[in-house]
Amino acid sequence: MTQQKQYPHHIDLKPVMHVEGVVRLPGSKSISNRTLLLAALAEGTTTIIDLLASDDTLVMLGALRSLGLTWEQVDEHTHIVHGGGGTLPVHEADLFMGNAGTAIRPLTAALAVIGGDYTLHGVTRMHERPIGDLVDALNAIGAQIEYTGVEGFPPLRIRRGHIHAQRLSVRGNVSSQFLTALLMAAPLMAREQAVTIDVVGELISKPYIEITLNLMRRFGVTVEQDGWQSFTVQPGQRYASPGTIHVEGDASSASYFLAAGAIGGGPIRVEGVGRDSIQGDVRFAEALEQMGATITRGDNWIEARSNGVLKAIDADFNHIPDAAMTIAVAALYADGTTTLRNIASWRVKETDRLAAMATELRKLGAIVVEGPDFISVTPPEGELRAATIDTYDDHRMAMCFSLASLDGKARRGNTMRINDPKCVAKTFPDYFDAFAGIAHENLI
Ligand SMILES: O=C(O)C1=C[C@@H](OP(=O)(O)O)[C@@H](O)[C@H](O)C1
Ligand SMILES: C=C(OP(=O)(O)O)C(=O)O
Repeated sequence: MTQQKQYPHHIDLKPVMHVEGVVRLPGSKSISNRTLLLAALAEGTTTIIDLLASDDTLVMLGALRSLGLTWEQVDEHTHIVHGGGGTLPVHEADLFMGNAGTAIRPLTAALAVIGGDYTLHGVTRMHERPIGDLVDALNAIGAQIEYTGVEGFPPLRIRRGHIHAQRLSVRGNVSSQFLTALLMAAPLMAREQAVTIDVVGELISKPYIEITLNLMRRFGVTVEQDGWQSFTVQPGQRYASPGTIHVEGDASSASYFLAAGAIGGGPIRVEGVGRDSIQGDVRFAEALEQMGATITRGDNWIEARSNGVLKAIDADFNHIPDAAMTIAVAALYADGTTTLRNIASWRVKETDRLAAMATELRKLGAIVVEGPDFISVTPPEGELRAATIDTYDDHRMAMCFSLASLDGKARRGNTMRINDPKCVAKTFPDYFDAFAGIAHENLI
């Protein structure tokens, strides 16, 4: 969808003998789309520096424009959003959401609360990704949201409801984005009375809620938190522009380069995230440390280098589900069986990532056990097999499997093919250029 770039049908990656270099990361998807929506809902004008330019942010920008909210890109690094102060100039719109969970879920809540006549739809896979828990939570407080296709999934039709919210509840075990969506919409409901959101069941992907609360605070709204069980917004708080806001580099995108450094020598430094990051995915570096890599951190950078063969680990990855995919591929270079646990949400993301990961890792010769919420990866003895990797229209499949071209497993002569590399445009359109920039000493 991103127009600027031409992609081939596949990319052939030759074995890479050594990786080294510095990568300037693209902006965080999670921060970009939250910031765009908060800026649009706020009073005043917000200048956003280093917004991510990718399919997921394009759909959010496009939706805001269709809703009559104005924004301009003034130079390569700067967007300006003119806030609507909690109102929407356009009351009827058809919104294409691509496959961006960070767009459709928060917009559904905001539009249902503000009211109007809107349809939200996306690519085929978006229509297979659940949204029922969010719709149930909103309809229970007077929203009017209907499914126009299969119950529980987009497309959605939103009509003007009559919101009466003091206390609402939402399930937390399928996606944290439902709670994020309700939190961001809560100040629009809490005009006269406090609004409390209760989480039913275990909340997954908790660090993403911290990103949400942090950004709401920067836009002037504080949320009272009772553990991970309930969240209260006191009445009368309104979003106000912070003036200028800077988007950090994407910590999930950082994972591919840090893993490359840990596998293939390094040092590799990523710039744009570091000790000061608000993204949970910076904790990916801790997983690499457990695997034996050397990590150094600055306020705004992280560096990884190898200490020899990686150690296999067995760990819970519920807090970093996206970056965890990178560990599943790094596991090919470990000294035994690596197990990633508590990652059931992989099944409802861009593809069924547990099934896709198992299928593609097996092509490389790994022994893989796939369970309902875990995956175990045992690398083959000796070389990885030459393989053509399918990517399932999942940016992270394409990006993390590029690591299987690293030559830690002495795959001399084997070229690895990655099909349909254009799927990286969801969050990182220039990924393969950035990867080529750190990959050295190709043998063939
Ligand atoms: O809120 C967010 O920005 C995100 C939350 C996570 O989703 P889940 O909460 O569905 O795990 C993550 O996988 C996604 O890429 C981005
Ligand atoms: C799950 C992801 O995306 P989304 O924001 O669409 O949920 C992802 O980027 O890995």
